[in-house]
Amino acid sequence: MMSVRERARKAFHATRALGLPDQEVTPVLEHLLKLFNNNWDLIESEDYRALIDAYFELKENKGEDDRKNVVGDYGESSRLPKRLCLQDPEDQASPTKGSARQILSPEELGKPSVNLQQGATFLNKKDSSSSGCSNSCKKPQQQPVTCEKNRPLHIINDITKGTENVKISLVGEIGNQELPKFTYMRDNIIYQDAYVHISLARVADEDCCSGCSGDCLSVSIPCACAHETGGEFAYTTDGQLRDKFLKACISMKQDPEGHDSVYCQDCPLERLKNEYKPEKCKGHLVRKFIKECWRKCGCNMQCGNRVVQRGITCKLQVFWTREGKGWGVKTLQDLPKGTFVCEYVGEILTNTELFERNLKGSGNEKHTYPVTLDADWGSERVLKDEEALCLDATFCGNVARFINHRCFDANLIDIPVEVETPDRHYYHLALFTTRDVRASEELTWDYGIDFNDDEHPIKAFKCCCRSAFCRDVKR
Ligand SMILES: C[S@@+](CC[C@H](N)C(=O)[O-])C[C@H]1O[C@@H](n2cnc3c(N)ncnc32)[C@H](O)[C@@H]1O
Repeated sequence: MMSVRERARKAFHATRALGLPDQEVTPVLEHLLKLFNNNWDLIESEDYRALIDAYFELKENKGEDDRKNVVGDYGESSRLPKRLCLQDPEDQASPTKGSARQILSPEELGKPSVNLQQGATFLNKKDSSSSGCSNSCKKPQQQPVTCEKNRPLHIINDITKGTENVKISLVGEIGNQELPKFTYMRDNIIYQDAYVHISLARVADEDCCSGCSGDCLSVSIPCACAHETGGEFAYTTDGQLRDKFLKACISMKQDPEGHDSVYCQDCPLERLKNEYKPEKCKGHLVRKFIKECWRKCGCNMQCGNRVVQRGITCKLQVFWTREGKGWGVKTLQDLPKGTFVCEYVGEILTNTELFERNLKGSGNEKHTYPVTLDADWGSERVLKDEEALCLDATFCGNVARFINHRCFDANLIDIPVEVETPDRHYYHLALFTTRDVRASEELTWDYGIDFNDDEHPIKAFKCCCRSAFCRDVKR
């Protein structure tokens, strides 16, 4: 049996690894211990998840409370969650753990209360009985949890349902917030008509490094896979993007007019706007691509040129933003510049399918997550409809579907990554940090929206990014 001192030492060890100062963690730990009747198991479970979540939630609330001058330090009057409403999708499978309406206080249960919910398909409508709901909506609905004094929290332990290398929690106050409804997917998936031809036969010998072994970054001469990035790998041996490569990508994103664009003979986007009389292509930026080693390569899975395909490794959390942007994503650890955070995952749709989806969508149903995969449009031939693709994470996607937009100076950048297909009408879209990002900062990327393009098939939102360079000038 470990002593209390030893347990506390281990807890601080875990929080220090996230850069959290002991003096700020101490009152949170004390309060949680009181709340959990000194049940250390609840604090230690899942790598101190309850402690870390409570810390960040309190920090955020404290900032807000300081502004309102209502609540002081982490004292009795703070909003430390008296009832943590853990929503673990896995728990749903066990009938012995209670029904969707069962809300027990930690005092009653001897552990954080469980507000059960269906799988990783979440609710996003206040009235989920309305049309357009998936099957899961027919299941008993989650009831708002009322707590006498303190604002209760939604805490979903792992929105990924175990599909990622790391758990990703969701934290938000129960109130007017709508829980998102979608199916978590680790990888892109074809919706229906998209043409994505993956076959080893299409990977030419000169497009892979079958002669390599081990880690391609450990040898002095870059292998064939580095050709795409000018004979140098895009990654350093530490797994971050090389400064030069990142700088070039940022410069293109921030100053598209100073960089090359290609123009389609027959632009799929213009075709969508007006099928019979499409306007001339407005141009697509020639983007820098990363090419990762893959199956036909001789290196191993730990090769330094396989970063995106290994998946998420950062500690992330979905949280409710305070600026009117809805849910957002923050990092729970410091991230050095050039770190891979996650891929933007969604259904692979043709542009026509996306257009039709938008037409079919009811007034309430916003399709707010499409990203056009146009990084190579116009560079070769006229794209067939089934080759003009986009990713839509409205119904199926990963954590990136929660990352909000920030004009110009976002802390993430999207970079096209070629993994299993040599042709570039399909590629992965990976998000990397543009600078050092501190633990608890919100992660944002510039969606590249032209807020003045009233003809764009996807209507832009009113931007609340608060960047000094916000492009939504109407605001
Ligand atoms: C990819 S989603 C991001 C997650 C979203 N906030 C949510 O709650 O699901 C994009 C949507 O988030 C909202 N959003 C993202 N960035 C925003 C910003 N800077 N200002 C206002 N709304 C924003 C818009 O509604 C947009 O359509």
